[in-house]
Amino acid sequence: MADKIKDAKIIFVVGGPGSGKGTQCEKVVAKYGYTHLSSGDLLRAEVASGSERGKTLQAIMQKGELVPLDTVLDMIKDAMIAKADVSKGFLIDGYPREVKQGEEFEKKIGAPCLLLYIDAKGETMVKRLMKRGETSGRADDNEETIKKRLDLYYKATEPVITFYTSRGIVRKIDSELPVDEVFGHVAKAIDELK
Ligand SMILES: Nc1ncnc2c1ncn2[C@H]1C[C@H](O)[C@@H](COP(=O)(O)OP(=O)(O)O)O1
Ligand SMILES: [Mg+2]
Repeated sequence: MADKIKDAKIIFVVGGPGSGKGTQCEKVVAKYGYTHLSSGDLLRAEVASGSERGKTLQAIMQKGELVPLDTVLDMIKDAMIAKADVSKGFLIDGYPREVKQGEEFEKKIGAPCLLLYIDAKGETMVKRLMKRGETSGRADDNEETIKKRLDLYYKATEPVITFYTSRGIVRKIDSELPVDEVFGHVAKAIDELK
């Protein structure tokens, strides 16, 4: 079953909270028909289901912390397998959050051909998240949790970018620009994949 995924392109979409990952992924889905899997959305769906696992997850996410690696990875893998027959590509949004998560993903699923590094300034991310928080209903879009998520991003996730840069698959995208201009750069990076 994991072989079915082997031929599909795997793209990691990495960036801080509020950098614009979800926004860009939606546009990639519209243009390229890739499957968008946001680890955060998968986890929030589990929370919404009201399951026991969901309750544990909610407590962790509300604190702005990372949920156990195996939980996220299993959810991503199940979602990929469910789409394997119809998908030409997968956007893995918000994962890996730390280098170890990337290593486990490659062991269990496969190697990414591209890492889109959606880059925005800390102050920009805070501003966008506070605005998003007005309507998102997300328990973690509040000032205190935002600070923790940003700290954790710089500490745990930036090393992910360094790790994949050494492999030559990172494309840094300036996400301070208007959404459509950002997407122009994202599309260029995808078009350059063979
Ligand atoms: N290039 C851009 N310019 C202005 N606002 C942007 C933007 N990209 C995204 N946004 C807005 C949309 C959302 O309300 C908020 C966070 O975007 P998002 O796509 O939900 O981020 P992420 O998925 O990285 O957390 O910022
Ligand atoms: Mg998102």
